[in-house]
Amino acid sequence: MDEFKFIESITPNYYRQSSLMKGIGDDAAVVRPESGLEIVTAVDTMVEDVHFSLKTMKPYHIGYRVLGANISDLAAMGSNPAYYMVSIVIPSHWSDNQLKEIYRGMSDHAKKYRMDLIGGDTVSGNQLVVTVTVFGFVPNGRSRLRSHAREGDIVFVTGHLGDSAYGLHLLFGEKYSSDGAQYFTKRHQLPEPRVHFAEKLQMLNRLCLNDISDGIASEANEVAEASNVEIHLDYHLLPIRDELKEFPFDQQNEWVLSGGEDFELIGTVAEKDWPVVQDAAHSTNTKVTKVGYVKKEGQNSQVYLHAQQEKQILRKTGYVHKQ
Ligand SMILES: Nc1ncnc2c1ncn2[C@@H]1O[C@H](COP(=O)(O)OP(=O)(O)O)[C@@H](O)[C@H]1O
Ligand SMILES: Cc1ncc(C[n+]2csc(CCOP(=O)(O)OP(=O)(O)O)c2C)c(N)n1
Ligand SMILES: [Mg+2]
Ligand SMILES: [Mg+2]
Ligand SMILES: [Mg+2]
Repeated sequence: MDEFKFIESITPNYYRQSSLMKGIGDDAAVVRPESGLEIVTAVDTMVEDVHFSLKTMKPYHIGYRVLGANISDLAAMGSNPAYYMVSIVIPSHWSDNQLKEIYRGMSDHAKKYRMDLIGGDTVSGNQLVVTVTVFGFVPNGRSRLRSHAREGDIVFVTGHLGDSAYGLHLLFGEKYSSDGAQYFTKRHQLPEPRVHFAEKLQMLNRLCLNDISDGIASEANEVAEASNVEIHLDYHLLPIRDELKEFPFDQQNEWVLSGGEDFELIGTVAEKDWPVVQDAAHSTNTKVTKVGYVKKEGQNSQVYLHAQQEKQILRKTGYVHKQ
């Protein structure tokens, strides 16, 4: 299929968002935000053999997950997802049907949040690369910045940690036929970002959120650095599935602390606002766990991990791309 036929095949028949003035089909898309809202935007790329391989993902999963990784950044800012744009580099050996499946994965995920595909770019190349840019809206001043953690805050995480990394381990090992294993492979292939939970917290004046794409060790350090605070985490409080606990401690640690791609949220909130977080968790059916607290401001911005009466510095050990 040539570039123009391809674009025609992925152009939506209708748009859901009322702020859209012009979608696909001109030099650029045009959006008119409602007054009182700020635009939140993020971009993330997925590259074959770095973020997925056809051994670990079907084309549908690639689409579902690349948009999911982006939606997760919108959730981590406390915003409501609205639009996405897709830039794709297509090698000649990818079939029309495989490409259609990538777009079906994105479109199914977009539907959950009433998002519209409003543009993109199509080029041929040697390796499949999908880059998605997302746009969301947040009430003025309510973006959930990494710099918003304060002394005395409770530190919490949503869901379970390490599921996605364990799922990837199972996919590489081809030991994933049992029902139990499928829960983990699905967590890797079809992540569900915490949009509704974060939206429910929009009434809070101050809240710090970061999504866990590179592992909690990395994301907690990002919060500590941006807020200039110390973060203390208790290993025994971290939400870890029993299946992971059956593995040697080092292996378990690696998945839980540095595995990444869980697309859960880590947050900090004033103790007085903790019940609001618990209510949001309850009403959106989200597991939320208190895992630590924020100490001293203006000192060293370290993260400490407490386990068995010992305190260790938790370094930024997550996934790092090397240039
Ligand atoms: N190549 C780049 N050019 C400009 N900004 C970048 C680039 N790569 C990353 N950033 C910015 O650096 C910050 C951290 O990026 P990243 O670690 O990828 O965040 P996340 O894990 O939330 O996706 C973000 O503000 C992102 O927009
Ligand atoms: C085939 C394959 N190998 C390795 C991984 C593991 N992996 C790849 S990227 C990544 C970290 C997250 O990706 P990144 O591009 O850093 O996302 P961001 O932090 O920008 O959201 C991890 C854990 C994978 N998902 N698939
Ligand atoms: Mg990124
Ligand atoms: Mg992020
Ligand atoms: Mg990263």
